[in-house]
Amino acid sequence: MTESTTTPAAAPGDRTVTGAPIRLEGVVKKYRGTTKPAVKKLDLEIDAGDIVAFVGPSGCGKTTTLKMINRLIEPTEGKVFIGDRDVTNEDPDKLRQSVGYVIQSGGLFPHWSVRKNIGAIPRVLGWDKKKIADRTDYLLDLVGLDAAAFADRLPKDMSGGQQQRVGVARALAADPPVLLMDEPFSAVDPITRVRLQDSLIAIQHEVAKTIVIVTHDFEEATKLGDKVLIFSEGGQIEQYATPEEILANPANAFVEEFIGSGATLAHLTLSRVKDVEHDEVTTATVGESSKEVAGRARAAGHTWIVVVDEHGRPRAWPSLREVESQDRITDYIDSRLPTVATSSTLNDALDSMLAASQGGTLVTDGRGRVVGSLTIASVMSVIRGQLADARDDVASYESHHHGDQQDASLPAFSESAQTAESEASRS
Ligand SMILES: Nc1ncnc2c1ncn2[C@@H]1O[C@H](COP(=O)(O)OP(=O)(O)OP(=O)(O)O)[C@@H](O)[C@H]1O
Repeated sequence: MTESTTTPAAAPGDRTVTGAPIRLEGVVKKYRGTTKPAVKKLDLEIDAGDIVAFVGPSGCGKTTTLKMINRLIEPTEGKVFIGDRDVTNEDPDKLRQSVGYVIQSGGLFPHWSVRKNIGAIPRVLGWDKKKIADRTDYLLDLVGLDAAAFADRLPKDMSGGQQQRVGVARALAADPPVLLMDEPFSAVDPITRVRLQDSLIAIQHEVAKTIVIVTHDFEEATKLGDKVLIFSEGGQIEQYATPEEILANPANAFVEEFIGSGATLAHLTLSRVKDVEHDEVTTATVGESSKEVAGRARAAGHTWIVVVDEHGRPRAWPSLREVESQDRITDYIDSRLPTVATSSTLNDALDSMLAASQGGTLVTDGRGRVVGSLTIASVMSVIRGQLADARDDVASYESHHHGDQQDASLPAFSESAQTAESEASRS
Protein backbone atom coordinates (compact mmCIF):
# COMPACT_ATOMS: atom_id res chain seq x y z
CA MET A 1 0.00 0.00 0.00
CA THR A 2 1.37 3.39 -0.91
CA GLU A 3 0.88 6.37 1.21
CA SER A 4 -0.71 9.34 -0.38
CA THR A 5 1.75 12.17 -0.66
CA THR A 6 -0.73 14.83 -1.59
CA THR A 7 -2.24 17.07 1.02
CA PRO A 8 -5.99 17.41 0.69
CA ALA A 9 -6.83 20.56 -1.18
CA ALA A 10 -8.78 23.09 0.83
CA ALA A 11 -12.35 23.39 -0.26
CA PRO A 12 -13.11 26.66 -2.05
CA GLY A 13 -13.82 29.34 0.52
CA ASP A 14 -11.97 27.45 3.24
CA ARG A 15 -9.75 29.72 5.23
CA THR A 16 -6.35 28.98 6.62
CA VAL A 17 -6.59 29.09 10.37
CA THR A 18 -3.60 30.94 11.78
CA GLY A 19 -4.94 30.89 15.32
CA ALA A 20 -3.90 28.36 17.96
CA PRO A 21 -6.11 26.51 20.42
CA ILE A 22 -6.14 27.74 24.00
CA ARG A 23 -6.45 25.36 26.94
CA LEU A 24 -6.90 26.18 30.60
CA GLU A 25 -6.29 23.34 33.01
CA GLY A 26 -7.41 23.65 36.61
CA VAL A 27 -6.81 27.38 36.58
CA VAL A 28 -7.43 29.15 39.89
CA LYS A 29 -7.07 32.80 40.82
CA LYS A 30 -7.07 33.94 44.41
CA TYR A 31 -6.32 37.61 44.79
CA ARG A 32 -4.17 38.51 47.76
CA GLY A 33 -6.19 39.50 50.78
CA THR A 34 -9.42 37.92 49.53
CA THR A 35 -11.10 34.84 50.93
CA LYS A 36 -13.15 33.71 47.92
CA PRO A 37 -11.24 32.89 44.75
CA ALA A 38 -12.11 35.13 41.77
CA VAL A 39 -11.80 31.99 39.62
CA LYS A 40 -12.39 28.72 41.47
CA LYS A 41 -11.10 26.03 39.19
CA LEU A 42 -11.47 26.45 35.50
CA ASP A 43 -11.00 23.91 32.74
CA LEU A 44 -11.61 25.32 29.29
CA GLU A 45 -10.75 24.53 25.70
CA ILE A 46 -11.03 27.05 22.91
CA ASP A 47 -10.66 25.78 19.37
CA ALA A 48 -8.20 27.35 16.96
CA GLY A 49 -9.84 29.93 14.73
CA ASP A 50 -12.88 30.44 16.96
CA ILE A 51 -14.18 33.62 18.47
CA VAL A 52 -15.31 32.90 22.01
CA ALA A 53 -17.25 35.58 23.90
CA PHE A 54 -17.11 35.64 27.70
CA VAL A 55 -20.27 36.99 29.29
CA GLY A 56 -21.74 36.95 32.77
CA PRO A 57 -22.70 39.24 35.60
CA SER A 58 -20.28 41.84 36.88
CA GLY A 59 -17.48 40.41 39.00
CA CYS A 60 -17.91 36.82 37.81
CA GLY A 61 -14.28 36.58 36.70
CA LYS A 62 -14.38 37.27 32.94
CA THR A 63 -11.54 39.75 32.88
CA THR A 64 -9.50 37.76 35.39
CA THR A 65 -9.80 34.69 33.16
CA LEU A 66 -8.92 36.66 30.02
CA LYS A 67 -5.86 38.24 31.59
CA MET A 68 -4.60 34.91 32.87
CA ILE A 69 -4.23 33.84 29.22
CA ASN A 70 -1.52 36.47 28.60
CA ARG A 71 -0.51 36.50 32.27
CA LEU A 72 -1.30 40.12 32.88
CA ILE A 73 -2.76 38.31 35.88
CA GLU A 74 -0.79 35.34 37.16
CA PRO A 75 -2.84 32.22 37.88
CA THR A 76 -2.56 31.02 41.48
CA GLU A 77 -2.79 27.43 40.29
CA GLY A 78 -3.19 25.57 37.03
CA LYS A 79 -1.78 25.74 33.54
CA VAL A 80 -2.54 27.71 30.40
CA PHE A 81 -1.60 26.36 26.99
CA ILE A 82 -1.54 28.19 23.68
CA GLY A 83 -1.18 25.49 21.08
CA ASP A 84 1.39 23.14 22.61
CA ARG A 85 3.12 25.88 24.57
CA ASP A 86 2.66 25.87 28.33
CA VAL A 87 2.65 29.63 28.67
CA THR A 88 2.65 29.52 32.46
CA ASN A 89 6.39 28.82 32.20
CA GLU A 90 7.20 31.41 29.55
CA ASP A 91 8.76 34.79 30.01
CA PRO A 92 5.67 37.01 30.38
CA ASP A 93 7.07 39.78 28.16
CA LYS A 94 7.80 37.32 25.37
CA LEU A 95 4.36 35.82 25.84
CA ARG A 96 2.68 39.20 25.47
CA GLN A 97 4.51 39.81 22.23
CA SER A 98 2.80 36.75 20.82
CA VAL A 99 -0.69 37.43 22.12
CA GLY A 100 -2.58 40.39 20.70
CA TYR A 101 -4.42 42.44 23.30
CA VAL A 102 -7.10 45.04 22.69
CA ILE A 103 -8.63 47.12 25.46
CA GLN A 104 -11.62 49.42 25.69
CA SER A 105 -10.38 52.71 24.24
CA GLY A 106 -7.71 51.37 21.94
CA GLY A 107 -4.97 51.95 24.52
CA LEU A 108 -2.75 53.67 21.96
CA PHE A 109 0.35 55.60 22.95
CA PRO A 110 -1.01 59.16 22.65
CA HIS A 111 2.21 60.82 21.49
CA TRP A 112 2.97 58.25 18.84
CA SER A 113 1.64 58.31 15.29
CA VAL A 114 -0.58 55.50 14.11
CA ARG A 115 2.37 54.02 12.22
CA LYS A 116 4.60 54.07 15.27
CA ASN A 117 1.88 52.57 17.44
CA ILE A 118 1.29 49.69 15.03
CA GLY A 119 5.01 49.05 14.65
CA ALA A 120 5.66 48.89 18.40
CA ILE A 121 5.91 45.13 18.82
CA PRO A 122 7.54 44.40 15.42
CA ARG A 123 10.27 46.93 16.36
CA VAL A 124 10.87 45.13 19.65
CA LEU A 125 11.05 41.89 17.66
CA GLY A 126 13.72 43.44 15.43
CA TRP A 127 11.82 43.48 12.14
CA ASP A 128 13.40 45.63 9.45
CA LYS A 129 11.83 48.96 8.50
CA LYS A 130 10.47 47.86 5.15
CA LYS A 131 8.74 44.83 6.63
CA ILE A 132 7.18 46.95 9.38
CA ALA A 133 6.02 49.58 6.87
CA ASP A 134 4.46 46.95 4.60
CA ARG A 135 2.78 45.24 7.51
CA THR A 136 1.39 48.57 8.76
CA ASP A 137 -0.08 49.41 5.36
CA TYR A 138 -1.62 45.95 5.11
CA LEU A 139 -3.12 46.16 8.60
CA LEU A 140 -4.54 49.65 8.15
CA ASP A 141 -6.27 48.46 5.01
CA LEU A 142 -7.47 45.34 6.83
CA VAL A 143 -9.11 47.38 9.59
CA GLY A 144 -10.68 49.72 7.04
CA LEU A 145 -8.46 52.79 7.36
CA ASP A 146 -6.77 54.55 4.46
CA ALA A 147 -3.03 54.35 5.17
CA ALA A 148 -2.31 57.57 3.26
CA ALA A 149 -4.78 59.46 5.44
CA PHE A 150 -4.13 57.88 8.81
CA ALA A 151 -0.62 56.45 9.14
CA ASP A 152 0.95 59.69 10.34
CA ARG A 153 -1.90 60.89 12.53
CA LEU A 154 -1.87 61.07 16.28
CA PRO A 155 -4.59 59.18 18.14
CA LYS A 156 -6.18 62.41 19.39
CA ASP A 157 -6.90 63.42 15.80
CA MET A 158 -9.07 60.35 15.21
CA SER A 159 -12.53 59.29 16.32
CA GLY A 160 -12.96 56.69 19.05
CA GLY A 161 -13.96 54.12 16.45
CA GLN A 162 -10.90 54.86 14.30
CA GLN A 163 -8.63 54.64 17.33
CA GLN A 164 -10.15 51.29 18.17
CA ARG A 165 -9.47 50.10 14.61
CA VAL A 166 -5.83 51.09 15.07
CA GLY A 167 -5.90 49.22 18.40
CA VAL A 168 -6.94 46.07 16.54
CA ALA A 169 -4.28 46.64 13.85
CA ARG A 170 -1.63 47.07 16.53
CA ALA A 171 -2.70 43.90 18.31
CA LEU A 172 -2.37 41.99 15.03
CA ALA A 173 0.97 43.57 14.11
CA ALA A 174 3.26 40.64 14.90
CA ASP A 175 0.70 38.16 13.53
CA PRO A 176 -0.06 36.53 16.89
CA PRO A 177 -2.10 33.32 16.95
CA VAL A 178 -4.33 34.66 19.72
CA LEU A 179 -6.17 37.95 20.16
CA LEU A 180 -7.61 38.88 23.54
CA MET A 181 -10.17 41.67 23.62
CA ASP A 182 -11.42 43.20 26.86
CA GLU A 183 -14.72 45.00 26.20
CA PRO A 184 -13.22 46.49 23.06
CA PHE A 185 -16.32 48.23 21.76
CA SER A 186 -18.03 49.40 24.91
CA ALA A 187 -16.72 52.98 24.77
CA VAL A 188 -18.10 53.87 21.33
CA ASP A 189 -21.58 54.88 20.21
CA PRO A 190 -23.96 52.10 19.11
CA ILE A 191 -23.71 52.69 15.36
CA THR A 192 -19.92 52.74 15.51
CA ARG A 193 -20.04 49.65 17.71
CA VAL A 194 -22.08 47.77 15.12
CA ARG A 195 -19.60 48.80 12.43
CA LEU A 196 -16.62 47.76 14.53
CA GLN A 197 -18.27 44.43 15.26
CA ASP A 198 -18.89 43.90 11.56
CA SER A 199 -15.36 44.90 10.84
CA LEU A 200 -14.02 42.41 13.39
CA ILE A 201 -16.09 39.66 11.78
CA ALA A 202 -14.64 40.57 8.36
CA ILE A 203 -11.10 40.74 9.73
CA GLN A 204 -11.46 37.40 11.46
CA HIS A 205 -12.76 35.91 8.23
CA GLU A 206 -9.46 36.86 6.67
CA VAL A 207 -6.98 36.22 9.50
CA ALA A 208 -8.67 33.30 11.32
CA LYS A 209 -7.05 33.91 14.71
CA THR A 210 -8.31 32.52 17.98
CA ILE A 211 -10.14 35.42 19.60
CA VAL A 212 -11.41 35.72 23.15
CA ILE A 213 -13.61 38.71 23.80
CA VAL A 214 -15.04 39.88 27.12
CA THR A 215 -18.30 41.73 26.77
CA HIS A 216 -21.15 42.93 28.96
CA ASP A 217 -23.51 42.67 26.07
CA PHE A 218 -25.17 39.33 25.34
CA GLU A 219 -26.28 40.58 21.91
CA GLU A 220 -22.69 41.38 21.07
CA ALA A 221 -21.62 37.98 22.37
CA THR A 222 -24.14 36.16 20.19
CA LYS A 223 -23.26 38.29 17.21
CA LEU A 224 -19.51 37.83 17.43
CA GLY A 225 -19.06 34.53 19.17
CA ASP A 226 -18.72 31.20 17.40
CA LYS A 227 -19.25 30.12 20.98
CA VAL A 228 -20.47 32.02 24.00
CA LEU A 229 -19.27 31.21 27.50
CA ILE A 230 -21.65 32.24 30.26
CA PHE A 231 -19.93 32.55 33.63
CA SER A 232 -21.39 32.86 37.10
CA GLU A 233 -19.50 34.00 40.18
CA GLY A 234 -16.10 32.49 40.79
CA GLY A 235 -15.45 31.83 37.10
CA GLN A 236 -17.98 29.02 37.11
CA ILE A 237 -19.01 27.90 33.60
CA GLU A 238 -22.80 27.82 33.34
CA GLN A 239 -22.92 27.17 29.61
CA TYR A 240 -20.35 27.08 26.84
CA ALA A 241 -21.98 26.58 23.48
CA THR A 242 -22.92 28.21 20.20
CA PRO A 243 -25.32 31.16 20.46
CA GLU A 244 -27.99 29.08 18.72
CA GLU A 245 -27.68 26.29 21.27
CA ILE A 246 -27.79 28.70 24.18
CA LEU A 247 -30.89 30.47 22.88
CA ALA A 248 -32.68 27.23 22.02
CA ASN A 249 -31.60 25.23 25.07
CA PRO A 250 -30.44 27.31 28.00
CA ALA A 251 -28.54 24.88 30.23
CA ASN A 252 -30.14 25.94 33.49
CA ALA A 253 -32.18 28.56 35.32
CA PHE A 254 -29.14 30.83 35.66
CA VAL A 255 -28.63 30.93 31.89
CA GLU A 256 -32.33 31.40 31.27
CA GLU A 257 -32.41 34.33 33.63
CA PHE A 258 -29.25 35.76 32.12
CA ILE A 259 -30.42 35.67 28.51
CA GLY A 260 -33.95 36.81 29.30
CA SER A 261 -37.29 35.20 28.71
CA GLY A 262 -37.85 33.12 25.61
CA ALA A 263 -41.27 34.68 25.41
CA THR A 264 -39.54 37.80 24.15
CA LEU A 265 -39.21 36.22 20.73
CA ALA A 266 -42.86 35.30 20.51
CA HIS A 267 -43.82 38.90 21.15
CA LEU A 268 -41.75 40.12 18.25
CA THR A 269 -44.12 38.68 15.71
CA LEU A 270 -47.22 40.04 17.46
CA SER A 271 -46.30 43.69 17.60
CA ARG A 272 -45.96 46.16 14.78
CA VAL A 273 -43.50 48.91 14.13
CA LYS A 274 -46.32 51.45 14.30
CA ASP A 275 -46.98 50.35 17.91
CA VAL A 276 -43.52 51.52 18.89
CA GLU A 277 -42.81 55.18 19.36
CA HIS A 278 -40.34 56.22 16.68
CA ASP A 279 -37.46 58.59 17.27
CA GLU A 280 -37.55 61.74 15.18
CA VAL A 281 -34.87 62.26 12.58
CA THR A 282 -33.31 65.33 11.01
CA THR A 283 -33.54 65.14 7.24
CA ALA A 284 -31.57 67.01 4.61
CA THR A 285 -31.31 67.02 0.84
CA VAL A 286 -28.30 66.77 -1.45
CA GLY A 287 -26.47 70.08 -1.87
CA GLU A 288 -27.66 71.72 1.37
CA SER A 289 -25.04 73.45 3.49
CA SER A 290 -23.53 70.92 5.88
CA LYS A 291 -23.12 73.56 8.56
CA GLU A 292 -26.79 74.49 8.51
CA VAL A 293 -27.90 70.88 8.53
CA ALA A 294 -25.54 70.01 11.40
CA GLY A 295 -26.82 73.01 13.35
CA ARG A 296 -30.39 71.87 12.83
CA ALA A 297 -29.53 68.34 13.91
CA ARG A 298 -27.69 69.49 17.03
CA ALA A 299 -30.59 71.72 18.02
CA ALA A 300 -32.79 68.62 17.85
CA GLY A 301 -30.26 66.61 19.86
CA HIS A 302 -29.40 64.33 16.96
CA THR A 303 -25.95 62.92 16.25
CA TRP A 304 -26.72 61.81 12.71
CA ILE A 305 -29.06 62.83 9.89
CA VAL A 306 -30.95 61.22 7.05
CA VAL A 307 -30.26 62.43 3.52
CA VAL A 308 -33.47 62.09 1.52
CA ASP A 309 -34.37 62.44 -2.14
CA GLU A 310 -37.03 64.74 -3.53
CA HIS A 311 -39.66 62.21 -2.49
CA GLY A 312 -38.48 62.06 1.09
CA ARG A 313 -37.01 58.59 0.59
CA PRO A 314 -33.77 57.87 2.38
CA ARG A 315 -30.41 57.83 0.59
CA ALA A 316 -27.95 57.72 3.50
CA TRP A 317 -27.76 58.38 7.24
CA PRO A 318 -24.41 60.02 7.92
CA SER A 319 -23.15 60.97 11.37
CA LEU A 320 -22.59 64.67 12.02
CA ARG A 321 -18.88 63.99 11.84
CA GLU A 322 -19.38 62.62 8.34
CA VAL A 323 -21.71 65.49 7.40
CA GLU A 324 -19.21 68.07 8.58
CA SER A 325 -16.36 66.51 6.71
CA GLN A 326 -17.88 68.05 3.54
CA ASP A 327 -19.16 71.58 2.87
CA ARG A 328 -22.37 70.35 1.34
CA ILE A 329 -24.53 67.29 1.69
CA THR A 330 -23.20 64.78 -0.80
CA ASP A 331 -25.12 62.57 -3.19
CA TYR A 332 -23.77 59.41 -1.59
CA ILE A 333 -26.22 56.50 -1.57
CA ASP A 334 -25.90 53.90 1.16
CA SER A 335 -26.99 50.66 -0.43
CA ARG A 336 -27.25 48.85 2.89
CA LEU A 337 -29.57 51.30 4.58
CA PRO A 338 -31.97 49.37 6.80
CA THR A 339 -35.59 50.43 6.45
CA VAL A 340 -38.86 49.01 7.67
CA ALA A 341 -42.40 50.09 7.07
CA THR A 342 -44.74 51.13 9.87
CA SER A 343 -46.84 48.08 9.06
CA SER A 344 -43.94 45.65 9.53
CA THR A 345 -43.73 43.43 12.59
CA LEU A 346 -41.09 44.02 15.22
CA ASN A 347 -39.57 40.78 14.02
CA ASP A 348 -39.17 42.33 10.56
CA ALA A 349 -37.62 45.37 12.15
CA LEU A 350 -35.07 43.29 14.02
CA ASP A 351 -34.39 41.27 10.88
CA SER A 352 -33.77 44.43 8.95
CA MET A 353 -31.40 45.73 11.59
CA LEU A 354 -29.59 42.41 11.74
CA ALA A 355 -29.42 42.04 7.96
CA ALA A 356 -27.84 45.44 7.71
CA SER A 357 -25.89 44.70 10.90
CA GLN A 358 -27.27 47.87 12.43
CA GLY A 359 -28.49 48.70 15.89
CA GLY A 360 -31.29 50.73 14.39
CA THR A 361 -33.40 51.12 11.32
CA LEU A 362 -35.19 53.89 9.50
CA VAL A 363 -38.95 53.73 9.52
CA THR A 364 -40.80 54.60 6.35
CA ASP A 365 -44.45 55.10 5.55
CA GLY A 366 -46.33 53.18 2.89
CA ARG A 367 -44.75 55.32 0.15
CA GLY A 368 -41.22 54.81 1.37
CA ARG A 369 -40.88 58.26 2.94
CA VAL A 370 -38.85 58.47 6.12
CA VAL A 371 -41.02 59.03 9.16
CA GLY A 372 -38.49 58.31 11.87
CA SER A 373 -36.08 55.75 13.20
CA LEU A 374 -36.19 52.83 15.54
CA THR A 375 -33.45 51.27 17.62
CA ILE A 376 -33.12 47.75 18.91
CA ALA A 377 -33.22 49.26 22.40
CA SER A 378 -36.63 50.82 21.80
CA VAL A 379 -37.98 47.61 20.27
CA MET A 380 -36.67 45.64 23.22
CA SER A 381 -38.07 48.05 25.77
CA VAL A 382 -41.54 47.73 24.21
CA ILE A 383 -41.23 43.96 24.33
CA ARG A 384 -40.04 44.03 27.93
CA GLY A 385 -43.02 46.21 28.83
CA GLN A 386 -45.38 43.74 27.20
CA LEU A 387 -43.75 40.88 29.04
CA ALA A 388 -44.05 42.69 32.34
CA ASP A 389 -47.76 43.28 31.63
CA ALA A 390 -48.20 39.63 30.71
CA ARG A 391 -46.47 38.56 33.91
CA ASP A 392 -48.62 40.90 35.99
CA ASP A 393 -51.73 39.39 34.41
CA VAL A 394 -50.56 35.88 35.20
CA ALA A 395 -49.53 36.86 38.71
CA SER A 396 -52.85 38.53 39.49
CA TYR A 397 -54.75 35.59 38.01
CA GLU A 398 -52.74 33.14 40.08
CA SER A 399 -52.93 35.05 43.33
CA HIS A 400 -56.72 35.29 43.06
CA HIS A 401 -57.25 31.92 41.57
CA HIS A 402 -55.26 30.08 44.20
CA GLY A 403 -56.36 32.25 47.16
CA ASP A 404 -58.59 30.35 49.62
CA GLN A 405 -60.83 33.22 50.51
CA GLN A 406 -62.57 35.24 47.85
CA ASP A 407 -61.29 38.73 47.33
CA ALA A 408 -64.29 40.95 47.86
CA SER A 409 -62.82 43.66 45.70
CA LEU A 410 -62.80 41.38 42.68
CA PRO A 411 -66.14 39.60 42.70
CA ALA A 412 -66.50 39.55 38.93
CA PHE A 413 -63.12 38.00 38.41
CA SER A 414 -63.71 35.35 41.08
CA GLU A 415 -67.09 34.53 39.62
CA SER A 416 -65.75 34.20 36.14
CA ALA A 417 -62.92 32.02 37.38
CA GLN A 418 -65.41 29.81 39.17
CA THR A 419 -67.62 29.69 36.12
CA ALA A 420 -64.68 28.68 33.98
CA GLU A 421 -63.81 25.95 36.46
CA SER A 422 -67.30 24.57 36.69
CA GLU A 423 -67.58 24.66 32.92
CA ALA A 424 -64.32 22.78 32.67
CA SER A 425 -65.55 20.16 35.14
CA ARG A 426 -68.76 19.70 33.18
CA SER A 427 -67.02 19.03 29.90
N1 LIG B 1 -6.75 43.06 41.91
C1 LIG B 1 -7.76 42.50 42.57
N2 LIG B 1 -7.70 42.29 43.89
C2 LIG B 1 -8.70 41.71 44.56
N3 LIG B 1 -9.84 41.29 43.98
C3 LIG B 1 -9.97 41.47 42.66
C4 LIG B 1 -8.95 42.09 41.88
N4 LIG B 1 -9.37 42.15 40.59
C5 LIG B 1 -10.59 41.58 40.58
N5 LIG B 1 -10.96 41.19 41.79
C6 LIG B 1 -12.20 40.51 42.16
O1 LIG B 1 -12.29 39.30 41.44
C7 LIG B 1 -13.61 39.05 41.01
C8 LIG B 1 -13.64 38.89 39.50
O2 LIG B 1 -13.27 40.11 38.90
P1 LIG B 1 -13.23 40.32 37.33
O3 LIG B 1 -12.76 41.69 37.07
O4 LIG B 1 -12.50 39.20 36.71
O5 LIG B 1 -14.76 40.17 36.97
P2 LIG B 1 -15.53 40.54 35.62
O6 LIG B 1 -16.47 39.43 35.38
O7 LIG B 1 -14.56 40.86 34.56
O8 LIG B 1 -16.30 41.82 36.10
P3 LIG B 1 -16.84 43.09 35.27
O9 LIG B 1 -17.86 42.55 34.32
O10 LIG B 1 -17.44 43.94 36.32
O11 LIG B 1 -15.65 43.69 34.59
C9 LIG B 1 -14.43 40.21 41.52
O12 LIG B 1 -15.05 39.83 42.71
C10 LIG B 1 -13.42 41.29 41.75
O13 LIG B 1 -13.84 42.16 42.77
